[in-house]
Amino acid sequence: ILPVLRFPDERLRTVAKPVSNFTPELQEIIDNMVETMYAEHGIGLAATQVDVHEQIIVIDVSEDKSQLYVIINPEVISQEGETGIEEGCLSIPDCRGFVPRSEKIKIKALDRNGNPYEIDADELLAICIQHEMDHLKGKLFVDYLSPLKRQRIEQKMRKLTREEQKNR
Ligand SMILES: O=C(O)C[C@@H](Cc1ccccc1)[C@H](O)SCc1ccccc1
Ligand SMILES: [Zn+2]
Repeated sequence: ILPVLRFPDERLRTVAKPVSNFTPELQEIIDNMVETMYAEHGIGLAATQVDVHEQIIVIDVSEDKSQLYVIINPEVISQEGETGIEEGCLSIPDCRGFVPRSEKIKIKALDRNGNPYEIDADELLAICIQHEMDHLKGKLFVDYLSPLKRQRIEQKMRKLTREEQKNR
């Protein structure tokens, strides 16, 4: 299980580079991300969140961990409509904020073996893909909130991190 970077850690603002080599190390990173996502009860995780700055996303919005997507070097083909929910983030624990998203999104990506494929998503999968693709661009859901709300969340996170360090 990998440690998840916590807002406002500046490393979360790093823009991820495309994956160029499909090595055993990459497979190890993917397996560790999947394990971390499930352990933290997330439905998605971007490599940026575990301080790996390559374009790797894992997603599973199913109830029974039966629909794992490994999404490498994603590109948006098309998107339409408008939707949004109160989003959360494993890097911003116990905080929620409404984020406007496209209702449907079609992306092109590579799977864990480097084979190209497409995902035509709607509902929670579409929202999750957009949330994770933002992470790869160093963007967080708090960036869509008002400065006041973002500042409150930043203070809450700093306090949480300080307390955790005291308890060590
Ligand atoms: O930090 C992450 O990227 C994991 C996110 C993914 C996500 C956030 C908002 C909306 C969809 C996906 C979450 O922490 S996973 C936890 C969760 C589960 C269901 C709904 C909202 C948040
Ligand atoms: Zn997130």
